[in-house]
Amino acid sequence: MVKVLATGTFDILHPGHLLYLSEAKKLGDELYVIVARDVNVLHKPKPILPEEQRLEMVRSLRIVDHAVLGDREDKWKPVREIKPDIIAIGYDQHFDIKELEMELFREGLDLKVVRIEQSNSCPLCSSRAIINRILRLKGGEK
Ligand SMILES: Cc1cc2nc3c(=O)[nH]c(=O)nc-3n(C[C@H](O)[C@H](O)[C@H](O)COP(=O)(O)O)c2cc1C
Ligand SMILES: Nc1ncnc2c1ncn2[C@@H]1O[C@H](COP(=O)(O)OP(=O)(O)OP(=O)(O)O)[C@@H](O)[C@H]1O
Repeated sequence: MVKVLATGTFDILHPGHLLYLSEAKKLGDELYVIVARDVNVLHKPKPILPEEQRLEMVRSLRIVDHAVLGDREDKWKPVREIKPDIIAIGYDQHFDIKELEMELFREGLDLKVVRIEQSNSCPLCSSRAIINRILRLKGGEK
């Protein structure tokens, strides 16, 4: 049984999330997902939806076998618990594949890290693009 792990914020689900998760699932048999904690989303604007709601939505997807909230302090903790064979990183997620693999190896986790390519063009496959569109249509600021 090959376990694949995907990670992300998953704020306001959209088809880009499905493309990423379905490509990740194809790499193995079981798909695990770690949903980022609100306090750890520092690389982009704070999520609109609270972490419990983001988790509930991801967990409800048919292709997802197990979804959990990440740890607040130790991001390797859930990885140690899940023990995945492969970690799938989204095409625009801010990780260097080789560096991440080495960091995990130093943590005692010998696994493969794979980058998922962008599947096709999808203009609203980004939470920020959706939020900006709503703001534009409703007369708010970008
Ligand atoms: C292997 C791995 C483990 C992670 N573990 C956690 C964690 O325990 N807690 C957390 O808040 N974020 C964790 N993250 C980070 C988030 O899920 C992160 O937001 C995401 O990978 C970056 O994608 P995004 O651009 O969708 O936020 C982890 C990421 C990776 C790659
Ligand atoms: N066309 C696509 N093909 C494959 N993966 C995609 C596609 N569009 C989006 N994704 C992936 O879906 C995931 C979206 O998750 P994430 O939680 O980062 O939201 P986001 O909508 O990209 O957020 P933001 O717009 O705030 O950066 C990313 O990992 C991204 O790589």
